[in-house]
Amino acid sequence: MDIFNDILNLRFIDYLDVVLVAFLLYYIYKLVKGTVAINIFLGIIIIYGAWRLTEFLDMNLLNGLLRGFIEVGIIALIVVFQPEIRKFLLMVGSTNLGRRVKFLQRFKFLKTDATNTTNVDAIVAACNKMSMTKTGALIVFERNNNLDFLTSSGDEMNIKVTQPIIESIFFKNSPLHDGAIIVSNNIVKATRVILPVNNEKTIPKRFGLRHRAAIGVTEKTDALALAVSEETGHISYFKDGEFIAFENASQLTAMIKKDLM
Ligand SMILES: Nc1ncnc2c1ncn2[C@@H]1O[C@H](COP(=O)(O)OP(=O)(O)OP(=O)(O)O)[C@@H](O)[C@H]1O
Repeated sequence: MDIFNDILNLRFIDYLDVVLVAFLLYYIYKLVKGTVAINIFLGIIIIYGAWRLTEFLDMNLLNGLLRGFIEVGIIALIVVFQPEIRKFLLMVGSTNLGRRVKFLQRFKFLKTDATNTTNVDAIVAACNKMSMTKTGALIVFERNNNLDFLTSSGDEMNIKVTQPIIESIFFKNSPLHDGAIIVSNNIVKATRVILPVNNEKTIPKRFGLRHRAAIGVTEKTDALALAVSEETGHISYFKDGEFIAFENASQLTAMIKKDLM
């Protein structure tokens, strides 16, 4: 009965607390998924377990050693997880909250833009054409996470998306064809961008760096990616670090439009 009473007595702020912790854990899981960090995390749990066990068994010397290790643990954690902490802070800091919070659109001075105006039809048509000519391509669609931290690795641009523009960027002799392009609200923001690559061994060997980069950027951020294989001409669509299956171009177009909303 006490438990029921406790549940009934929960305040709004307690629910908010639980939701925020769930979000935090989800973001941490997204960051460490498929990285060595998960093994380090397990190592920490094992050391903690060993410390409690030596305490229980009164093994003073070993217990003292492990306690010393755990006491400086927080500093060790910051050092060991430095890249993950950096990415986490980057992710939190680069989320375009304005685009999510639709009511903010009413305040015109905030210049929020909830409707994504990207010409998906033109991009998919360009991919189909490149697929036929086996022209390699990698297109990243920016959503809520700001990708400016990636654009600096390439050339910043400000070109309106059209089918001929996309095709000419990836044309084999074009100086811009290497790397990825980043598209945001129908504008090519950057070309020749180097994306974070996923190193997981579970990805089939036939997929090289282009596809691993598409997986990498879509698992580290909420971006979407389209890749055209130079080897097979096959078009792949990526979301949340996964390949998304589709049957034809019109289904792919509809899916991207829905995901960009
Ligand atoms: N980290 C990266 N970020 C952006 N683009 C990349 C990255 N790594 C590779 N690429 C692009 O992918 C191209 C092809 O790389 P690779 O052949 O390894 O990929 P792949 O997945 O086998 O694709 P394909 O089927 O087209 O050969 C590179 O020339 C480069 O343009």
